[in-house]
Amino acid sequence: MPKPALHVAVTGAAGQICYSLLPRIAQGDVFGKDQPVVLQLLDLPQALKAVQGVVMELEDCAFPLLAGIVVTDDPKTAFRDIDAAFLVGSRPRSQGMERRDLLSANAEIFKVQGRALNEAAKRDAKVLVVGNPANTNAYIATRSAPDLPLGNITAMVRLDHNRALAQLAAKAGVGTAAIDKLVIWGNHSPTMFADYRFATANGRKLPELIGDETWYRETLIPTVARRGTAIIEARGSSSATSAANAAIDHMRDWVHGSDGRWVSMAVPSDGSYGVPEGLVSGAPVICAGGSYSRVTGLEIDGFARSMLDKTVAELTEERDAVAALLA
Ligand SMILES: NC(=O)c1ccc[n+]([C@@H]2O[C@H](COP(=O)([O-])OP(=O)(O)OC[C@H]3O[C@@H](n4cnc5c(N)ncnc54)[C@H](O)[C@@H]3O)[C@@H](O)[C@H]2O)c1
Ligand SMILES: O=C(O)C[C@H](O)C(=O)O
Repeated sequence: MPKPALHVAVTGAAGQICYSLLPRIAQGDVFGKDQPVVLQLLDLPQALKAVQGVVMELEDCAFPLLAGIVVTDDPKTAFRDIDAAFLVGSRPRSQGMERRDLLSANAEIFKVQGRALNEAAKRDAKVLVVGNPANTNAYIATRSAPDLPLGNITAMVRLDHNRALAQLAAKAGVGTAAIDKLVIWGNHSPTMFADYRFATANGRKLPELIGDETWYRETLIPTVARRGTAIIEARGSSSATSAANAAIDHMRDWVHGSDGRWVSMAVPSDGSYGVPEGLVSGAPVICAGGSYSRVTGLEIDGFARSMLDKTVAELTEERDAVAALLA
């Protein structure tokens, strides 16, 4: 007897991230290899023809777990009774644009979609915001969806986490799976803080294994921080496959658990680590039983404090910049 299908909304369905994301959801990479899904796809009216093309391709994959597809330009229809949502749809950054340029372009979208989630989604729906500026878009959605549990609206810093993991693993000469306890704090932006102070590799302390604090501070942190820009410069458009992969990692761990390992999720702050309550900020969490809990009590030394303060200041500025929209 097959399980009842989960209903999963995905916005920006005609876009490049979704072109990588949708087939992986449909083949069970997020919700499980025995879990049917109905995809509820949202995009703008002018993009619906392209979405139909994506739908034809999904049909042609004959995925056994794909139990149905809804295509719409109406957020409430897309979010009706959903169990999970990937909010990808928004304008991406092009060459020469900084993330802050996206704030005004995309803030309104997340107000409208937050309200629609509030009205139509299941009360325990898990929401992941990918569209940039992801943290502040998620903050807007939390403020616009007061009837959903605050902690169920999250944003993606998993791409930064995976980028740091890959660079650190290469430097330490270990596989990425060997590394645990890496943290991405703050905003998904060049101010994010990739913190390897607690990280281990095969049980050894990673900073000791690498033994090069200068490389960590002057190469690793800026490389991860500027990776999105480097990809835009090289590809001519922003990261897509790696962004979709990170979205899958984020939601899969949230749903199925992280086996005691630390993962980085941007979640509404509870005020800990000096991050003002409510800001959606990257933090270390452990996922289990369909929810996540923050890793608490970590020491924040002088360097970490200065890095955290910088990224939190940016999040605070972004929050203040959208205050009028939410009034
Ligand atoms: N958080 C991250 O780590 C991360 C990584 C990569 C990209 N991104 C962001 O993800 C977003 C999508 O990137 P992409 O490369 O897929 O862009 P894209 O331009 O290829 O696709 C965006 C899609 O969103 C649709 N869209 C726009 N406004 C919409 C709305 N109001 N409702 C529904 N759909 C809407 C567009 O029509 C388009 O189909 C961008 O904001 C990008 O910056 C985030
Ligand atoms: O940097 C961008 O604008 C795209 C994305 O957020 C990324 O990190 O690749």
